[in-house]
Amino acid sequence: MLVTFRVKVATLSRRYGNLYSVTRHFKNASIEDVPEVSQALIKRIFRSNNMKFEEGYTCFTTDCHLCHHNMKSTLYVNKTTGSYMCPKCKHSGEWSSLESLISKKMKKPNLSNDEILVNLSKFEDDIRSIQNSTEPLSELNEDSLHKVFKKLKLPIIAKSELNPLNLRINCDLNELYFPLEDVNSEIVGYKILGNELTTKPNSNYGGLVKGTKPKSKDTAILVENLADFLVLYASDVNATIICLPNGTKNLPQYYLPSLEKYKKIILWLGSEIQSWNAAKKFGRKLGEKRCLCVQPCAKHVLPHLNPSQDLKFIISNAQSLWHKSITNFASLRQDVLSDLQNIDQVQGIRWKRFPTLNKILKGHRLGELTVITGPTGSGKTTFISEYSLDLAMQGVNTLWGSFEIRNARLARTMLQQMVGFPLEQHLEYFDEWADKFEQLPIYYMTFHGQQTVKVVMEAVEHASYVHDINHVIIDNLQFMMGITEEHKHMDRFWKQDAIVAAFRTFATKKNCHVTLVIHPRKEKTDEELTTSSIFGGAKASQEADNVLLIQDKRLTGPRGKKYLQIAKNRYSGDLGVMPLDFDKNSLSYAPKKKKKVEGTLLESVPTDYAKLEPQLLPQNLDRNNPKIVVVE
Ligand SMILES: Nc1ncnc2c1ncn2[C@@H]1O[C@H](COP(=O)(O)OP(=O)(O)OP(=O)(O)O)[C@@H](O)[C@H]1O
Repeated sequence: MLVTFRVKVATLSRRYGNLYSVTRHFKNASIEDVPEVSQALIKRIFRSNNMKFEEGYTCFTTDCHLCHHNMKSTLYVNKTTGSYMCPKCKHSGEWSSLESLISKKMKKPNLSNDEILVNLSKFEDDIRSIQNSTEPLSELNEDSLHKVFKKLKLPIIAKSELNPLNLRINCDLNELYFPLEDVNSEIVGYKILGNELTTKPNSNYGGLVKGTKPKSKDTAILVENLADFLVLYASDVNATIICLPNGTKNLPQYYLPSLEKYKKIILWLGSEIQSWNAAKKFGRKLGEKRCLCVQPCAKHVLPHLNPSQDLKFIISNAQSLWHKSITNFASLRQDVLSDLQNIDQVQGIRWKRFPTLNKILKGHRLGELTVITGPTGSGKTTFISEYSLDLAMQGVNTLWGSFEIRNARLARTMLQQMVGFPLEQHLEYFDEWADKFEQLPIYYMTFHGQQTVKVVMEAVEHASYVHDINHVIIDNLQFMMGITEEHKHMDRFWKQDAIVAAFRTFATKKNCHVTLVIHPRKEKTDEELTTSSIFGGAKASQEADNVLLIQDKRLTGPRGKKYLQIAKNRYSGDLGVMPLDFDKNSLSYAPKKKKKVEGTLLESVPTDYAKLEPQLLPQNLDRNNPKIVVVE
């Protein structure tokens, strides 16, 4: 039997790198590409077609009519995006194709252009070939097993504890294979731990590394790495232990069906700000009411760092992520304590390139709104590009809405800022750096020119859910003001206020940082900008947590400097200025002159010096001893 199934374009874009994924997803910036879907719409379509369905935490489930008649199964339909998948026949796709399948009574799969056919038997062959080239770990003796675990830096676990996990090992004994189970507990691939961590076959079937204890089927504990997974699995904790597919980076929607059956989910991720933010973000995606979180605190560490700590006690103290509309200090007390214990983390992610910004703003925090303005051509885009690149290089999932300049030009600027020298003069380095750049979690909307705020907000909400976006940049807001349907009777000030309010709500509700570039009002060039120079009513500066002004003194005098003024800072109240010395070669505003710091490489220019030709090396860098920065 030859059953065919589809792999979404998203899979391809993941394979070819993140850079193009939203660009591809929102192909040609057409509105139709962002599914117009809501829970009410999905239910209405089901009901009007007499389809029985059940509502779960994250998905609707209904019978899969795409399956071959003798392999009936459940179809999972994501409640937010409408994307569907059947674990049995492996059909998957976007809501629009499901809707048209339903209207045709699901008689035959509707293959659209953005989907490709893959042969199910090829998938089965892939699994078989992995199994043929490896052997069950249970066949190793205890001694060899311990050696393998030591080499792979895994905690030592007794062989008897490991046997139910059905791990496999390659013949060179340097790669450990963890089975990936889908929603029906069928093996759909392997997570392979060797020199690096890979997954085979590369697929979207929602397979997770899972270890189920016989007694507890309703509770799952999600961890970010295999070492934590093994420690918790071997402990006396009574729950299904699950390793997140991409750690704290993101939780793609294909994995949600596999987590649907758990009434209680406990997230135990790291104590860094990103892990903590990821726990909260994933909790919201999984349904906050069933999620608890092991909060970072000084009293405990991740399971593999101290397997002998009281794991059961720590887990029993996990806090609910669900916040009631009305609360009192007693229920906030633990959150306040946790904030105080982790004050560094609460302050946000620090820029590597802008120490002055760290001093004043303390860091980049989720849920905040930043507004930046500056005279035309003063470098707003160039600065925001570097400021967001810095964060993306630290793992912040970033979505760019560049309405003014083409995405290719923006990406080129960012690439040059990452590399630190003009690539057009050294094309031989292009592939190497482009490969590195592709690994960054940066997505671009393909909108260009005037857009309605509704269309942009839909795209932002969609990407925020699908790609776990933590930072949205809109450059610039004025491009949403030309055709704002629902506000066409308003004047431009009111229109802008409505758009700012929409982004403010989004930032707070989705705990995502939004940076808005807004042009200033027309002012005399010799006058400094102030918060009231931002175009529009007072809404933008009132709603913003941070207001950044580019002051360009070069316009008023030949020796005038350019600097960034932090004119509002809701978090700490500190205000101040950061000089913006521009380096044309690297398109960078990062400060270059640094004091001698033993043992630290120039932090502000993250270039791979070892690979650069002598003429490209910064003058003050001692190549023979690159760890020491020589001061001029
Ligand atoms: N300090 C600077 N000195 C010289 N050139 C600069 C400086 N800052 C930016 N540039 C260059 O000026 C050009 C315009 O910069 P950019 O597009 O970032 O400005 P902008 O403020 O976003 O412009 P607009 O008002 O049109 O949106 C770019 O080519 C950039 O490389």
